[in-house]
Amino acid sequence: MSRAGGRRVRVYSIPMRTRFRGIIRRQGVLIEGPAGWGEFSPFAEYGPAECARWLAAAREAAFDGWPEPVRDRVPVNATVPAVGPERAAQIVAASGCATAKVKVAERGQGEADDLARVEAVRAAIGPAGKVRIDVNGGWDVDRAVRMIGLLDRFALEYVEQPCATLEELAQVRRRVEVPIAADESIRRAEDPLKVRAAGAADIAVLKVQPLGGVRAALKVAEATGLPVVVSSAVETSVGLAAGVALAAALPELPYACGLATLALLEGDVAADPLRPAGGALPVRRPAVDPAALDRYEIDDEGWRGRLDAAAAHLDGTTR
Ligand SMILES: O=C(O)CCC(=O)c1ccccc1C(=O)O
Ligand SMILES: [Mg+2]
Repeated sequence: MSRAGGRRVRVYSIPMRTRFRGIIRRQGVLIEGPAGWGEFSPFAEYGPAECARWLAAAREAAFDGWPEPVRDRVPVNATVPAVGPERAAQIVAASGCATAKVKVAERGQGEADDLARVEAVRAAIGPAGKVRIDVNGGWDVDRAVRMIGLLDRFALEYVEQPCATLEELAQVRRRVEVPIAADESIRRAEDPLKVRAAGAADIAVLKVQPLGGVRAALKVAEATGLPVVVSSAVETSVGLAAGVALAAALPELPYACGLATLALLEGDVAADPLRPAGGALPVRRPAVDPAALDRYEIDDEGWRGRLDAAAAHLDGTTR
């Protein structure tokens, strides 16, 4: 058993409704502590050093709890995977959200797919809605400038991570009017200063687990000196609650957050899941439902091993 102890460490595996980031089942570990449940769900390609931060976030949730909220609801965006235009429109309509984030530049697809998807999302959300795109670093500078020019026909709110490097982001930012958001470029405590120095972004996308918890993410938010969009790592209600806690504690929250991702999963571990109503999430921490957890629990030594490796790294580096 892992050092977090016995049945209080539970491994879950929930099918995705639509493939996202190449993933068809979302898996992770839920840890119960005196403050509540925490989620440890690093993606498969991450090693122990990176996973240590995801574990720090889970421990904060389970053992420390979170800072006081300054608001009681968090506006959220619908997340639209790289699906066809009809499905994209359905996802937006079903979400009830006034903002949508559309994935573009999916491997194996072409520019026409992106144009058709963004067009369908703009039509579904209406002229008063907001449409942002997420490129996940998939374009070079020239392609980014050209594609942003084409897609801005549908009035883009901002473009998330159009290119992979800070230098490329800065170049794109100088050549287009649409604001640029940095996501993958902000994963460690030292990254905000680099983003600032490079002039690479107008907006910072922050995720609680990769940054090591709500308090760590609040410090990163302050260091970026940029408006923040809190986003999920596609988590159960347990992980989403930490994102909600971060969004609720930020002094300013000018943009809708990417925390409506439960719609991407076939189910959840909470009795009353964190799904948006009226385009926003309530600031609360759903209770884990034992029956729901039983339904998705798997016995997986691999996950227990990852948890132990992350714990060894975290305890070895912070002591
Ligand atoms: O921001 C959102 O709307 C949802 C979260 C999201 O897109 C995401 C979720 C998991 C991993 C990466 C990303 C991403 O922003 O690229
Ligand atoms: Mg992103």
